[in-house]
Amino acid sequence: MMAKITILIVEDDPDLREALADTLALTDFNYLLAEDGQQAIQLLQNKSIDMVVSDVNMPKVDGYQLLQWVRQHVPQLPVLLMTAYGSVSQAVEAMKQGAVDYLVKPFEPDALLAEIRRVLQGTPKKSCDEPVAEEESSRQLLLLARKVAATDSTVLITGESGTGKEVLAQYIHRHSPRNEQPFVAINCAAIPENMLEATLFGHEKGAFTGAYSSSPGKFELANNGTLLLDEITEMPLGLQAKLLRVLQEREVERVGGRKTIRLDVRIIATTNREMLSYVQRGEFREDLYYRLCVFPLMWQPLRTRPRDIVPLAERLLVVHCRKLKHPIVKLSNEAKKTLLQYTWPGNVRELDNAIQRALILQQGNLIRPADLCLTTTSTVGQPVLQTMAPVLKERVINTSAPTDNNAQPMMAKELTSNEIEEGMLAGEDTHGSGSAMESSFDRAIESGPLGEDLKQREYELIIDALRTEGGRRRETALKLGISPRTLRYKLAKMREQGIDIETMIA
Ligand SMILES: Nc1ncnc2c1ncn2[C@@H]1O[C@H](COP(=O)(O)OP(=O)(O)OP(=O)(O)O)[C@@H](O)[C@H]1O
Repeated sequence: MMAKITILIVEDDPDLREALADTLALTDFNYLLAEDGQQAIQLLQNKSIDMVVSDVNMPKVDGYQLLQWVRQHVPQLPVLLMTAYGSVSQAVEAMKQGAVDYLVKPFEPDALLAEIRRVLQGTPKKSCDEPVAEEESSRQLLLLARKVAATDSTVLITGESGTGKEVLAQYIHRHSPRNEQPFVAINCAAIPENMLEATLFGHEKGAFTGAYSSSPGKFELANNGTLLLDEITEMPLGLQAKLLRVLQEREVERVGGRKTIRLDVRIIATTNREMLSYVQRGEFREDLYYRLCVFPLMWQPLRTRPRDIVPLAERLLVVHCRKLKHPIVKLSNEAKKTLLQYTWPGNVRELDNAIQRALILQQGNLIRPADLCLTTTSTVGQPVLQTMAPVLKERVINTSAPTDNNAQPMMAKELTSNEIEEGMLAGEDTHGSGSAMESSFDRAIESGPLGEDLKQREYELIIDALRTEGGRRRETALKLGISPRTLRYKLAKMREQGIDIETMIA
């Protein structure tokens, strides 16, 4: 089976490219080589490729632009980035944009192969896998999860954004009899609507514009294992009906295909919403809700489980130090106190972000309160912007922040999002031939202080509009002049950055 798997290596350094090819030549994997992102895109349009391993800094089209292209055209294709030590914070950002992981150069050939196998098998990382659970409520939750893990029951995990729902889903899979089989996750909010069906159920070659080759869906990939449907309430109603049918009949048909594929998949769904109110408003099918909510589990918000906070911070420190090949860094007693005093609206994900920032800012392998940047919380994401200024200098482009903070800058960015979601995602390159230059300009803007500022402004406008509209998504989208889908997509991105939207609205 492995013999059919093709890895695309994208690396501009000829020596390293050759070394990577030599590494793969000794395995059962097929491989293709590209010198830069542009060549990679050509290959992706013409060949059947199962995974991309790409350098970040390359001429013409760089690793981030390639990642963006893959996310738009073949969202289910895993992309592993290879990055130098200095650009690790950007690689973390890339992971939020959909890279499956990153490897810090230099790395051993075995580390690359282990990572490729892990990604292709869809298995979570082995180290530091067990969830931290010191608080009594967390222990009870893990106990229940272990019990349900032994069965094939469908599980619905609820809890505020960033509380650890995916971590719990992986825990259930690991402790289930299916643990040798794949664990496959799909975030229903982060996949554009026109790609969601094909991503879930697979498609045949030519089923739609841009379907360059046939591809299995997440259901197929998860066969005999576990499928995590993340943020299930973000699934459009039309697709909910199809999902219900698949769950009832336990079989799937690829888009544009005729063959029926039998399935044996354990389903875990997650949401940070009040699902019943979605059902009452007619936005989520009642029959699907009851099919998913067979065994409900709920994470408490981090602020109500103080005993978890410091152990979580310590775990996250170990994880990130290992990843960055950084000597172990400790928390000072004052930093621990600061962590315990904070209310964590973005839950564990926000704690994770704070620890990553602190690791960059700390000196002497000791984290002090100021390194955590947790002082101001009045504006969405504000603490990061204010205190990260020295760090952001690294990737500054020389431009000043906009003086006019009304809707204008947001509209400019919105156009890009709409192009991405509704044009390019349908398989049309709306940028035309000048796209590389335009998008590298966009990237420069977005990664500079102006881009950060615009992003913050956009977040504020979204939160304000949600507040005015009492949290109603459709009305908010109308008010902002964007499609409900674009709004959902932006909210998913905000949640990924640790913003607790519900708390902000309240
Ligand atoms: N109990 C835990 N032990 C260790 N790490 C955790 C735990 N809970 C959460 N994390 C870490 O916190 C981050 C967020 O967790 P996760 O993605 O599971 O949250 P989530 O509830 O699924 O978020 P969202 O609602 O935004 O999808 C991850 O980096 C995860 O590794």
